[in-house]
Amino acid sequence: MQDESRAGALPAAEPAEVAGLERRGPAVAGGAASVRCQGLTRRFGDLTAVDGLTLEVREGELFALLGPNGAGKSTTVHMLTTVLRPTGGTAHVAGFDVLRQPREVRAQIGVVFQEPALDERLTARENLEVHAHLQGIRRAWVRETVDRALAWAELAARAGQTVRAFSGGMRRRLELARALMHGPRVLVLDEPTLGLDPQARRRLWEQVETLRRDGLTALVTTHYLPEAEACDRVAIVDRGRLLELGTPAELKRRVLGREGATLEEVFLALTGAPLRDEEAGPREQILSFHRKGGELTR
Ligand SMILES: Nc1ncnc2c1ncn2[C@@H]1O[C@H](COP(=O)(O)OP(=O)(O)OP(=O)(O)O)[C@@H](O)[C@H]1O
Repeated sequence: MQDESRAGALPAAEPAEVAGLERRGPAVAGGAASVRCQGLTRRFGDLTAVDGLTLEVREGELFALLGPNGAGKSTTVHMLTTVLRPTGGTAHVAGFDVLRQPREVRAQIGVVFQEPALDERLTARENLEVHAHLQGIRRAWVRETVDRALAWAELAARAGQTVRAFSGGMRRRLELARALMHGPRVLVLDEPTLGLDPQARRRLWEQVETLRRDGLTALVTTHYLPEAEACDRVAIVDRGRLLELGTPAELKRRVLGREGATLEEVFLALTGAPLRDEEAGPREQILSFHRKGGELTR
């Protein structure tokens, strides 16, 4: 269910609402669904990348889609964020239908895609300004909105530098702040810590935790087990299918009969295959190769 005052239009973020942050708190008490997929399916020719996915992410929840490379996580994110049309089933974000109400969905959702999406030739401030205009934030509010986003990302001192000079951690923080500028209710992060060193990874994760405490709903795709362990609930997916869904403790109890196990063991028991980093695709391998001085320096 959505707050009526925010429904129906591209966001007109008010200064008090921007950059993440003080506002919010669940719009609906009692864990209403922020994201609802019903039989969600996406085919690419003969390949079914997402195969009848049915799940709900509750308001204010930190929810992980956990699965190996190629499981269909990014495809799911692309459908939820209206980038890709489902070939079957339905999906709703904050009560809006991704197919019939894409504009409303985009107003309610903030996204950090797996692929870096900053313009390296622009400064941090310019990157945010472009996005503010694209998001329909009123001209009179752009300056304050961008200032707050930069401060939130702890990049105010670097606002005038081109992104080319930024480390992987800084880029990710900037992308996260950008995703929040229009005051979305739901944040979707597709492998947000991919290619980051442990310190940058931890920092980003702390920011996600803070946002969650502020009432934001967060859906995170990952194949890093410690990140999934930190989530309220985890959906384990493989080959486009949902295998199990529950809190980490529930999954371990249900699948293995003991809570002392790891999610890796749960995955292994479900699929007979480990959830390995070695299965990383070429991009992950390239990113690993280019890691330097602790952070990604591409
Ligand atoms: N545009 C596309 N055209 C054809 N096949 C695609 C396309 N996008 C994804 N796929 C295929 O769909 C399957 C699911 O891919 P997807 O990227 O959603 O998985 P993932 O779980 O996000 O993995 P990764 O972490 O590697 O991105 C893979 O087999 C992939 O090759």
